Amino acid sequence: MTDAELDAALDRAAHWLRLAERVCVLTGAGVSAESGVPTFRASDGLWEGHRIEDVASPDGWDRNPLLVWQFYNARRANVATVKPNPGHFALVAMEDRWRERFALVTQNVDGLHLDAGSTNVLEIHGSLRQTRCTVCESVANRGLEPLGDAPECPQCRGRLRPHIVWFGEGLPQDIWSAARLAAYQCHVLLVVGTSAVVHPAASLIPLAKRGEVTPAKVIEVNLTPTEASAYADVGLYGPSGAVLPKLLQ
Ligand SMILES: CC(C)NC(=O)[C@H](Cc1c[nH]c2ccccc12)NC(=O)[C@H](CCCC/N=C(/NCCC(=O)O)S[C@H]1O[C@H](COP(=O)(O)OP(=O)(O)OC[C@H]2O[C@@H](n3cnc4c(N)ncnc43)[C@H](O)[C@@H]2O)[C@@H](O)[C@H]1O)NC(=O)OCc1ccccc1
Ligand SMILES: [Zn+2]
Repeated sequence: MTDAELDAALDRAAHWLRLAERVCVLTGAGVSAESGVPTFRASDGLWEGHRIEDVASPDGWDRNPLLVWQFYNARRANVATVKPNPGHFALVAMEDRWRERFALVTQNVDGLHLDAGSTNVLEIHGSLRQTRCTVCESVANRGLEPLGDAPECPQCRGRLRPHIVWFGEGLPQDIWSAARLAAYQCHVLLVVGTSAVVHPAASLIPLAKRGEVTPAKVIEVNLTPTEASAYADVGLYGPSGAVLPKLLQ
């Protein structure tokens, strides 16, 4: 996208944002790429030669829980070395402007939106910083300190698993319902750094187009067009760390 094209697209996007009473944002791995968190596509969906669907799934857990913890401990160690980037901070500034009429729905489990200062964050796929006991179901915040490959529950000594939504598992109902409501009620939906392939997260985009009041304006921010582009009223193609701050000017 040429600078002139990007400027024209930014003007249209900023115009719709100025008119918007309610704003919803859907983010994916791309918003954290400039912080140094590898995206799924960048690794061709592979981790150490394992298809991510294989390690991030109940079957993968039943087959080899140690391998699954090695996968998540590697990602926890990576996230412990990174910081939010200007894309994350631009979304904090947007929340300051729209306050309770703003919702940030993220597929990311890295917790960088919260680190940046966003508050109304809906982590629909869980968080790398939380564990859940497979026996007493207790959920605990563990930060990013190393956990070892077979952490045990401090309450019941049961085996702990990452409190993350794996492929084939349902999303947390309360958080997912809040995300659907935010998409359905928004006037502008910003879709940032996602390939929009994974469901039901991607279904929020057509849902916003069937909006409560009026079909929402969908603004896509990505390096390239994606599955979401068919629903986008405008595409801002460039690194989200550079594009998002421009949206607020
Ligand atoms: C692969 C896909 C086709 N499969 C699915 O969607 C499956 C199956 C399925 C269900 N319904 C369907 C309908 C159609 C087709 C398939 C399905 N969905 C499920 O299994 C879901 C669960 C899905 C959630 C799985 N967990 C994740 N994450 C946590 C784990 C973990 O992280 O380890 S999904 C995970 O992958 C997805 C990766 O996508 P992105 O984040 O978009 O990342 P990606 O790398 O793909 O793209 C990055 C983008 O950024 C861009 N980019 C890069 N750099 C930048 C930059 N600098 N700036 C801007 N953009 C940038 C790139 O261009 C690119 O476009 C995210 O959602 C991420 O959270 N569960 C379920 O259906 O359960 C049933 C059920 C229902 C009720 C009750 C019981 C059971
Ligand atoms: Zn327990």
